[in-house]
Amino acid sequence: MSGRLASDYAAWKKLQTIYDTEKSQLVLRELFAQDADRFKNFSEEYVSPDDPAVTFLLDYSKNLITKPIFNALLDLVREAEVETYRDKMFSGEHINTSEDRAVLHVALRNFDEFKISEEGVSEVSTVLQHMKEFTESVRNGKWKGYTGKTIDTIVNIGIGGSDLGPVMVTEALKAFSKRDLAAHFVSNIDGTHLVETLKLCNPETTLFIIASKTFTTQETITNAESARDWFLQTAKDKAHVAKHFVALSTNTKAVTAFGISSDNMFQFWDWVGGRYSLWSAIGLPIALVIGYDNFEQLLRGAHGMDKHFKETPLEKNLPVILAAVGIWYNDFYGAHTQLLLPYDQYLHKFADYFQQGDMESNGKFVTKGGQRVNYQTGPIIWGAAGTNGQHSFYQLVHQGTKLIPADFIAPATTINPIRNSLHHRILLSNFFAQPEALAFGKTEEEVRKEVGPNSSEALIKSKVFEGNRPSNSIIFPLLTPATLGALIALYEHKIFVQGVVWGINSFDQMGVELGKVLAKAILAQLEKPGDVTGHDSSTTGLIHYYQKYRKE
Ligand SMILES: O=P(O)(O)OC[C@H]1O[C@H](O)[C@H](O)[C@@H](O)[C@@H]1O
Repeated sequence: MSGRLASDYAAWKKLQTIYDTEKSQLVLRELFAQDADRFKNFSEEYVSPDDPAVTFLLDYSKNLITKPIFNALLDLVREAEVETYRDKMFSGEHINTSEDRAVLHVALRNFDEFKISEEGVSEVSTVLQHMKEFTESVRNGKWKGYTGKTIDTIVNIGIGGSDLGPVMVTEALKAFSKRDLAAHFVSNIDGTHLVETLKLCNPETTLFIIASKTFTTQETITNAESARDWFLQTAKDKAHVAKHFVALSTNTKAVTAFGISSDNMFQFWDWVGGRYSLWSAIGLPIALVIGYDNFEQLLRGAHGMDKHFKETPLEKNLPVILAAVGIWYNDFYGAHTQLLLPYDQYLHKFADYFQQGDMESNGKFVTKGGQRVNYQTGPIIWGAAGTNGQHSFYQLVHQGTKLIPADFIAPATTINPIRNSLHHRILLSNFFAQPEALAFGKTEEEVRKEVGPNSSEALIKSKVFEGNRPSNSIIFPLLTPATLGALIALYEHKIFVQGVVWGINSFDQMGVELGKVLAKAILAQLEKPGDVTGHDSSTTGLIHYYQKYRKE
């Protein structure tokens, strides 16, 4: 994050030389054959410094690395001053330089342990207390709707970071939820999202949570106004809005202007990035669904990982390890994407969540110092819950022409052990088998033995798996709120480390602005039929086509 070009570092140059000269020797079959202790040498067990029950194993032995390569990657991390920037983040320095802001999601789950002096940090516990009281009054039925009925449905209206985290976590921790409180999430400006959700809601028993850091986001404000109109069609009196609308925001003025009283507003601060905000008031729907105590466990789990990241030497530091091997593929092997593959249905939104987390953070071509990079930055993140992905895109991962590093993630035990955990054993057999198949493949010789002498050459070739496709495996005892917190924080800090090495600002998002500005200009033109000017012929042609069918 120094803003320097990563390719100028001595360690980068060394890695490039290693890659150019040793690439052909980096064959997993051979690396494993040469070192009986490879698993031991390239795996780390995480045990939370706060709670021994929060633990997991990271096996990174199936990567195309040797100890010297791993050490050179750590040298790169050192040379980029990741430790210094990490400490700056934890102390509240304004490392988000383009916006002159601190980056303090770690302060939201700190429980007063690290000393951080930044405006707002001392208010974190007050907001948590407010969230706790509110959550309890909704969950125990004390909070009533305008006709005296108990709230049975919540609708979170937010987008991006004000949607994806709560969606992912409420899905992941569904088993901890209060079953008689239905939770819906409306994000898209497409009216369909709101209309289809409102069909499931009763205005007398629905609580709307308007989640927006800025409280200016077009989608959220438009959806919130439409939800309020829908509510008032039945409730009539604007005074009833107070019982059915709360806001999660940093912008008190805009919240009050919308008609939500500041008593029903849950505050956070500009040092909470949208994609790092599920730990803040933005987590209110999570607390409502799983209960405040479980929400606090989520925060405590993340805090344990924060301590690990802050205090553990680089070679045993899990976020650093994930970041380092990711850089190896992204910048030297030329891999463009990174798969996240949770073998846990509860984590089916994990990759969606980290698409914003990673790609909005590290999808940048300019360093903090304003130079254009001459290397690849953030990877494209994608994935699906296992085993579904196996039946769709794994063919390409196994036999396609691209190198696609993958992280496999699974719980050793399940919350739903049906048929004596038979389902879970089958699931895990796949979780173990896929990285093995990717790494070791199947040689032509092995195929020949299998298919017999009468098979065609073409058939034989089509059954060969080249192997040597890298992966990490993460396995933990059970998906609990605290373990999930640690897992999310692990990836957050991985993103941080990579951003620092690449010299970019992981905490702004200038790249989402241009489209917004153009859409505003076009919207003004769509309001007035026929008046389309100032665009290229393609955009103009598309708008003309639309205008043939335009309806009020
Ligand atoms: O929470 P809001 O202010 O409504 O912002 C919602 C989202 O807006 C934009 O898309 C930003 O790029 C995201 O980072 C942010 O999460």
